[in-house]
Amino acid sequence: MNVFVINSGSSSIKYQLIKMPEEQVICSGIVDRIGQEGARVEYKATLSGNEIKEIKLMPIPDHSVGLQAVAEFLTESQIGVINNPDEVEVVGHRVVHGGEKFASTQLISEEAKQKIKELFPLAPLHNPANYLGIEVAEKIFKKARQVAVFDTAFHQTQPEVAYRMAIPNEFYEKHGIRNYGFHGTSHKYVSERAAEYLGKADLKLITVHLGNGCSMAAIQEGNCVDTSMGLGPMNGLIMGTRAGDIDQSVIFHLVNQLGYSLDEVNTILNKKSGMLGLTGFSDMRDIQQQIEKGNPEAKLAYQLYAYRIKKYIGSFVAAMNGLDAVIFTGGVGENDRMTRQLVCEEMNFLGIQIDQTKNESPKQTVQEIQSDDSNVKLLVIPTNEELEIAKQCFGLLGN
Ligand SMILES: Nc1ncnc2c1ncn2[C@@H]1O[C@H](COP(=O)(O)OP(=O)(O)O)[C@@H](O)[C@H]1O
Ligand SMILES: CC(=O)OP(=O)(O)O
Ligand SMILES: [Mg+2]
Repeated sequence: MNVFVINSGSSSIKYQLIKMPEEQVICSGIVDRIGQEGARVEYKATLSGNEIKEIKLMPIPDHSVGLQAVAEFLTESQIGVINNPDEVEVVGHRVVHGGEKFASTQLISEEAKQKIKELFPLAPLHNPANYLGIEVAEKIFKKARQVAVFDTAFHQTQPEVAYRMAIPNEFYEKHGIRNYGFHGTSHKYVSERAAEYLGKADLKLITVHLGNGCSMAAIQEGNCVDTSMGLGPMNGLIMGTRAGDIDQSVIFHLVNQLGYSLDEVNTILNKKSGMLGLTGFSDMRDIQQQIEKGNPEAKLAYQLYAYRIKKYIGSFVAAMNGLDAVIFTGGVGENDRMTRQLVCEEMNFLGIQIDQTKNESPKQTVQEIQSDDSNVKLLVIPTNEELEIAKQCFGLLGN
């Protein structure tokens, strides 16, 4: 079964064509900087044993143009991997917010699309782009079945004590206001790899997903029991451009005392805060460079970023009454030695001790970075949301 996986972001589309159940990646790539200067389509494929990589710079005003350009690469006579878009049997979409309606992977119907649309206000940076990805894919891959895999689904096992908020009951009962949690596909994928690696299922795990968006999950025997994100993907950890946890009074102060509109506050907290707000840069590689240049703001921002993760580790250990392993993943978690070091140092009370040398440059698919006397395993595991989405699609439609 050929599954074309689409991970639509606000300004990018990551994609992979995966043959299931062999898990063979036929091609992959990204459409970057949609609607901006310097837009480009990247395409990688293996043809008769040779790896090829093509980059096409072109104006990409919207997702439709971007996905069309990908379809042209897929079917190109020299470097294409299929003859016709109709050879794609299933398109798997990452959809960030599934609310309480969707606890599992869904075949996309008009009704499902309507529900995804109703959830726009809860994930304004993500769901509109995911929805657009579905609409465009339906036009290009006309014969394919379209499937939605929700970031929120994995977190639906949280107990009420973790997902309810202490606000009047009617807001939950009538309007579904509760903690949902995100990046579930990634938390699920890396926690399953960890369980396989450690050779048992009865585990208390904390997964730390650090990409542009960042979140953590407490996972007991494979089920999520708590997570750092809530109603929308804004709270919890400090992120590239999002503040994470702040005192709610800040919002009222910005509106009532400083005269900002609610829309402006939303933009500030979603797009201008986090590492960007603290340093002027949202990309960790830029911030590392600033630290090397001796920029004190960059140093402080790193400390804040790691301190927040430490606090969540402490609270999740308390929630699970124990801990077997912490797993780092996502662009920062996989690549940024300094973040892992800052998070894990001075955590010996909780049985966490990092080995500086092992932490230098993880090379294995699953790399242990704890010291020999650490009670808790510290693992670096690359995430693969696209593969997990393809697996979910195969699980739903494979037989
Ligand atoms: N070698 C590296 N060192 C530090 N950070 C890195 C490195 N490579 C990537 N990153 C960081 O990873 C983040 C993006 O992670 P990624 O998981 O790709 O994000 P997303 O999927 O949310 O777009 C960026 O902040 C980037 O700086
Ligand atoms: C939910 C979320 O924050 O996703 P991303 O990290 O892709 O922005
Ligand atoms: Mg991501």
